[in-house]
Amino acid sequence: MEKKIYTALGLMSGTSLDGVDVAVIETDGEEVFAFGQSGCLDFDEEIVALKLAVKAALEWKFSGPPPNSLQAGSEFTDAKHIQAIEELFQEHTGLKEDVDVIGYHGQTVYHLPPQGGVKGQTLQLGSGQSLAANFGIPCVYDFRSDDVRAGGQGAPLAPIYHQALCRYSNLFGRVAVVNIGGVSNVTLVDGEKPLIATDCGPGNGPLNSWMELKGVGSYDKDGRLSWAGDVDLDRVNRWLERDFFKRPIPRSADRYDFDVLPDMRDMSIENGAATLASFCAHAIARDMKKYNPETIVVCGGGRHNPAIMGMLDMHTNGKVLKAEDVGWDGDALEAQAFAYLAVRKLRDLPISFPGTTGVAMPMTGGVIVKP
Ligand SMILES: Nc1ncnc2c1ncn2[C@@H]1O[C@H](COP(=O)(O)OP(=O)(O)OP(=O)(O)O)[C@@H](O)[C@H]1O
Ligand SMILES: CC(=O)N[C@H]1[C@@H]2OC[C@@H](O2)[C@@H](O)[C@@H]1O[C@H](C)C(=O)O
Repeated sequence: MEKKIYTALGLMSGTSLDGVDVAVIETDGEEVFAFGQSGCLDFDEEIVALKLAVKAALEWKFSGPPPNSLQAGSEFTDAKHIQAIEELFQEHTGLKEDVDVIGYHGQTVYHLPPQGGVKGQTLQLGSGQSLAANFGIPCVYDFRSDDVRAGGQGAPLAPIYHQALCRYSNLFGRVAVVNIGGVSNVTLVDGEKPLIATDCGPGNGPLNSWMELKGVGSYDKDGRLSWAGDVDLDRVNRWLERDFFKRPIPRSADRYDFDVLPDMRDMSIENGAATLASFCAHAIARDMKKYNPETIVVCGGGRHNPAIMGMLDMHTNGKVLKAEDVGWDGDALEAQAFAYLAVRKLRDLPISFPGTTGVAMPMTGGVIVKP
């Protein structure tokens, strides 16, 4: 039987809370055949509903009745994702008619990994029903809950897409695909060998918080401050002693798991930024060390920070490349991943694996909503 090739639209609003990425790919859920249109809707000051939801979720920790602000956060999430899709459809006439399925990650507001035999919990705001009804297109959402219910970490989920991308681009040998978003994660691809993946630790999250705390913007644009400062390696080594880093891989993180700012009160802005960039690079390098990848492809916003990229190069043996160097779109890649995962769900193909989330058996995940 001939396999159907889907035009799939994926959506990602990451832990940095800076906007919605939307991207289209052509795929049968196994191979990637083509990259399609992509776009980004930046969040503006209206984001307050989402910030309140994240704050409330951090205090709630899945204990007792859910806070009311989650409903407002969920409505905001749906509205912004609908707007992001509408803008893409307006820009590209005929695209709406072509899209077969939407993969909607939603907004993670809290992620609690499994611990000591107790299953984890994870919450992504947003309802697939809203998107399916709004566009009259089937939507797959809530990708992480099945894995978590089965005892997995619930993250990372992009690894199977990373492997498909390596096939698409004929990247052979030991390849590490690194994402540096709010949190950082890595997938180790070695042809069709079982995938190994994990969240590594902080991405840009603590650095963004540091910039906000110091009143110098929401992120370190082009790594100017990280580049200008001196790294306090003792501090980095101390932070790397924290419990998160003692957990075996695969492990997953919440964006707020790396709150080292209280330990930085005596630091200058530049030295603090350099030290946080080093914390990020060390966390990634140590998870890859054992696998000694020959090629390291970096996606996510952190690839724009030359201090992080330089330190990653310094602490690894492989060749460090940006996603664009191998023909990928480092901003759209996570949204593409959820387009791919949506098609895998439609085809009942696994999206998480023992080596990527620690789940006992490969399994599919997500909820399908028909319009
Ligand atoms: N030009 C730049 N210079 C330095 N850093 C940048 C630049 N552009 C983006 N970033 C960093 O990248 C972050 C956004 O990265 P990205 O969009 O990959 O994160 P995310 O998808 O929200 O997070 P996650 O992958 O953890 O869910 C910004 O908050 C900023 O810290
Ligand atoms: C719980 C959650 O939303 N995790 C995100 C986050 O952002 C990066 C890292 O932490 C990764 O584990 C995951 O996203 C990517 C897309 C993933 O699942 O592969």
